[in-house]
Amino acid sequence: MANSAVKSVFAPGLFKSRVAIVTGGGTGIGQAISRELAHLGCSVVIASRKADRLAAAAEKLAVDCREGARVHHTVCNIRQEADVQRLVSETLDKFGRLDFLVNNGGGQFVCPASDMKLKGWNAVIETNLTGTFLCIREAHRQWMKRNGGSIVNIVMDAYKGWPMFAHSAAARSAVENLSKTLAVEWASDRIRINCVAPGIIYSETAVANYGEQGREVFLRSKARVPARRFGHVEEISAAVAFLCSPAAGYVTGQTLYVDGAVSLYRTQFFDVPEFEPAEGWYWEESSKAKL
Ligand SMILES: CCC/C=C/C(=O)SCCNC(=O)CCNC(=O)[C@H](O)C(C)(C)COP(=O)([O-])OP(=O)([O-])OC[C@H]1O[C@@H](n2cnc3c(N)ncnc32)[C@H](O)[C@@H]1OP(=O)([O-])[O-]
Ligand SMILES: NC(=O)C1=CN([C@@H]2O[C@H](COP(=O)(O)OP(=O)(O)OC[C@H]3O[C@@H](n4cnc5c(N)ncnc54)[C@H](OP(=O)(O)O)[C@@H]3O)[C@@H](O)[C@H]2O)C=CC1
Repeated sequence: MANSAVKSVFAPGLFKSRVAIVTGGGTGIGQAISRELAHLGCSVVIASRKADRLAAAAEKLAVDCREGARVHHTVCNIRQEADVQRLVSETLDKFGRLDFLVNNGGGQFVCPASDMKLKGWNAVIETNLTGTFLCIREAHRQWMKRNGGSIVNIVMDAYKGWPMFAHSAAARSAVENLSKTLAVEWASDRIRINCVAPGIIYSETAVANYGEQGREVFLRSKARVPARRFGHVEEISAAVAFLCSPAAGYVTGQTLYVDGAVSLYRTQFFDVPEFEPAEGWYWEESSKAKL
């Protein structure tokens, strides 16, 4: 057996005979999640838009498979309903079941809200919110409604908003809310649904997505992380493995922040610019601050 670099804190064979779909499983965080699941015995279907990246990742993943796990890759744009329907049916044809759905595929671009074109807004909402919904709905319709399962949505630290990421922050908060709704609506189907909110997680593809701005965006963000470092993709994958595992059997409708406390501090790389503040409301001159 070829050597795999994957190390997991979870028991070998934990997910033996299980099957997962990981969207965006060919790169960054999604690749780490797929590798750890495969290492724990889970067959994994990785799906995204770019065939070449998927094929390269599938080759790598094959080395990580343990306990009879297998890997399949398929092109799927989660914004396309027909693609998503096929992704789930292809998974069931290939592996006969679907235990875990990890909605990791997504992203955004940096842009002031008032400069955003409708096309750009729609691209981000359709990717992160509608695409996630389509995957969840299809997994439920085709398998989980009758058989249960665990769904994990990768979101972002959005509860304080995120200037310059208005589209994505709105979409991710909506996904968190959707997860709360479905945790209750589908509890009787024995489905658990949770979110993981990564902080600032380094990967080459994540940085490259922002082009020339990428380095600066990541470095400025890192400077605001109380833990004073980037997160590792493996730290997100471990959280996903926990949420899929029986140890999280009573956890549903929750968001797990894996972020070195950045969400409690100053998540954004944005600084409020200098400006002349408003006068404010007071009727006693003495109320006006003298400091
Ligand atoms: C910072 C630390 C935290 C990290 C968080 C992470 O998530 S890291 C992970 C990061 N990884 C990822 O984010 C990976 C996935 N991300 C993506 O694939 C893209 O960011 C996407 C979500 C926009 C989808 O793209 P797509 O292929 O569907 O579409 P498209 O390219 O054809 O654009 C459609 C429209 O969007 C608009 N627009 C686009 N770019 C800009 C811009 N720079 N400026 C302004 N606007 C922009 C524009 O209107 C464009 O249409 P137009 O006007 O040109 O005709
Ligand atoms: N890195 C970080 O600091 C943070 C990341 N996140 C989120 O975590 C997730 C993974 O990001 P990360 O690994 O860092 O970055 P990547 O850019 O490496 O991953 C994004 C993945 O999403 C896939 N994807 C994008 N759009 C679609 C689509 N329409 N259909 C199917 N797949 C799609 C991409 O594949 P392809 O291009 O082949 O379609 C790619 O594999 C994303 O949702 C990201 O926004 C959240 C907070 C922080």
